[in-house]
Parts: sequence; structure tokens; C-alpha cells
Amino acid sequence: MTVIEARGLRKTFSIAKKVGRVRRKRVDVHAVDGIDLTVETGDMLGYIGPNGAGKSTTLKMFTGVLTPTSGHVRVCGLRPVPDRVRLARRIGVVFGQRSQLWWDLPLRESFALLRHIYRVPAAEHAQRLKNYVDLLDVGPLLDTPVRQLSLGQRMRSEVTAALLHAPEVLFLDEPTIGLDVVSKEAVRSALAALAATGEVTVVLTTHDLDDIERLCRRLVVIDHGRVMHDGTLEELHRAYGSRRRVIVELDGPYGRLEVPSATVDRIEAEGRRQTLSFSPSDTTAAAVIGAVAAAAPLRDLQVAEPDIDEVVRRLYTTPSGVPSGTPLGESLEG
Ligand SMILES: Nc1ncnc2c1ncn2[C@@H]1O[C@H](COP(=O)(O)OP(=O)(O)OP(=O)(O)O)[C@@H](O)[C@H]1O
Repeated sequence: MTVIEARGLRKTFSIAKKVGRVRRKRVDVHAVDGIDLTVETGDMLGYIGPNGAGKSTTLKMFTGVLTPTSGHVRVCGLRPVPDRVRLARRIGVVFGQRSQLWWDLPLRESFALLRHIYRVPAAEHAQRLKNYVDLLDVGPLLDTPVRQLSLGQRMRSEVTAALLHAPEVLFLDEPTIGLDVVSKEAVRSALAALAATGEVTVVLTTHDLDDIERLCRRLVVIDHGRVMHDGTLEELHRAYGSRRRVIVELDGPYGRLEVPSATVDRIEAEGRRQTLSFSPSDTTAAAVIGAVAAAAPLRDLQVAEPDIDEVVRRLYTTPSGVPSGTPLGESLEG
């Protein structure tokens, strides 16, 4: 079932730009510039793009915070702005800068208050709380006032809070931003476990490449308010010509290996260690390893997947070929 549908979605901000010493003129910033997107139930979608690409603006239009300038958008079959109150019961939102928890109350009491706000029957709430408290590992935190939680603990608590009224879609804006490595991993595992239940559709924005690899079954990459890629990570690698690598350790010194459809990128320790790369569309890791084993005394090997960091960097720096015409000047007013 379709949970999000956007057609030709646009948001233009009119901002005052300084020209000369005192004069200002109004310019249009096309923050979202004609986005078409369909999200189906159970999707785990990463909405990514460089700074200022239009990610937050899109999420704000999906959640009824901003009115689109033009275009069509439906979330759970509702129009986000006019149907905002009804929509609030069907979606969960975790935007880093806004908390839905009460700072001075123990977490348990925040959850109880949310039950009243969303008018969730007590038995349903208790059952759901139990499930999500286990899934997101917030049990040991229930009696702690929110202000005493670490950033990572708070993020897991925010996600739990956003799920207690059983939303169909969960929107997460940068769920791991500012967290240390261990907390990031805890939040990621919790979200991966949530995705595995298939109970809720998740749309998240992130700049974190590990989030993308671990969490996003589908990636929508936007830049200058337009969709540049929509598909799986593998499709992204294919589209941008990513290469897989095989690192081989040989039993003794050896010359440069010659393997069909692969190139030797690096030779170390007098040829004992060589790094080969190949395009998955030309050959397979098995064929490369087979060819190496037939030619040289193979001691050990390692296969490295294409580097997401590299492909995203390339994606963000490659001109899309679509002139944006967007005067992304300094925003002087909101
Ligand atoms: N309220 C506003 N008034 C004027 N311009 C705005 C407003 N909100 C966003 N913009 C502009 O719209 C463009 C898209 O901003 P948006 O915050 O959606 O990008 P983003 O992809 O979320 O960026 P980031 O990754 O930095 O959070 C930017 O050029 C931004 O300056």
C-alpha cells in the first residue's frame, strides 16, 4: 500500500538578499523543486543529499509543518497541512531539535502522558510499551528524568515515544547526529530491529554513511531540491561505476598479477600483497580469486565491498546535468 505520494512537489522561499551596502532584493530559493516520490508500506527509505539539498523542507511538507508552494502530496491518504491533526495520529516524528519528552519527568511518565494525548487505550499502550521498550532497550532508563539521559539514550527514548501511538510512518531527521560511536551503534541496531518488524514505514534523513549502509533498503538522493537517484545502494554503486576489491596475500614475492577484467591497484611487500579491483558488471569475486589462485601461491584473501563514502562523494560532486537555476544565496530570513 502507498503511504507517501508526492507529485511535482515544490517549496519556494522568498528571501531578502543583500545587494550593495544597504539595498536588498527578494530572490526565490527553490528548496524543493519538483519532487516525485512514492513510498510503500514497510519501506526503509534513506533520504539523503548534501547540505541545503532540501531534505528537511521535504520532511516538513510530509509532516504538515510547511505548506507546499505547489504540487500534490498525500501521507497515509491525507493532505498533510489541512489534515494535520488527523495525520498526527498516523505518523511519528523525531526531529532532533524538538523533543516530545518532558525534561524533568522520568521517562515512564512522559510515555504515560503521550498515551493520554493520543488517547491510546491502557491495555494497548502497556503492550506496545513493553514491545518497544525491549526493542529499543530503554527499560533501564524508565525511571530516569529525561534531562539526565545521554544523547544516545534520549534518541532511543524519542523513537520509543514516537512509536507508542502505532504510527504507520516514522520520520527521523538525522537520528544519529552528534552521537558517539557506541551510541550511534545502539540507535542503529534499534532502528534496524524496528525495520525488521515491518510494522512501520521509516523515512530518515542522514549524513552518516554507516546509517545508509546499515539502515536504508532504498536511497533517494536529492540535490538542489530534485531527485538524483532513487533505488537500492547496489543500484547506486552500479550507476556510479563503483568497483569491488580483492586483496590477496601470496606465499612469497611475486610480480604484478594479471587477471582478466581486473586491475592491480596496489602492490606491497614485494608483491606478497596485491590489491585488485573490478567492476561487478565485468566479472565476479570468485572469478578473480580463481584466476589469482591458478597463477600464484595464494595464502589469504579479503573481499572489500565498494566504498559508500566514495560513491556518495562522487554523487554529490557530479553535476546532475539538470540546471537547477536555484540562487542558493544566504538565507536572510526564515
Ligand atoms: N525557512 C526558510 N527560509 C528561507 N530559506 C530556507 C528556509 N528553510 C530552508 N531554506 C533554504 O532551502 C534550502 C533547503 O534547505 P533544507 O533545510 O531543506 O536542506 P537540507 O537538505 O535539510 O540541509 P541540511 O543537510 O543542511 O539540513 C536551503 O538553501 C535553505 O537555506
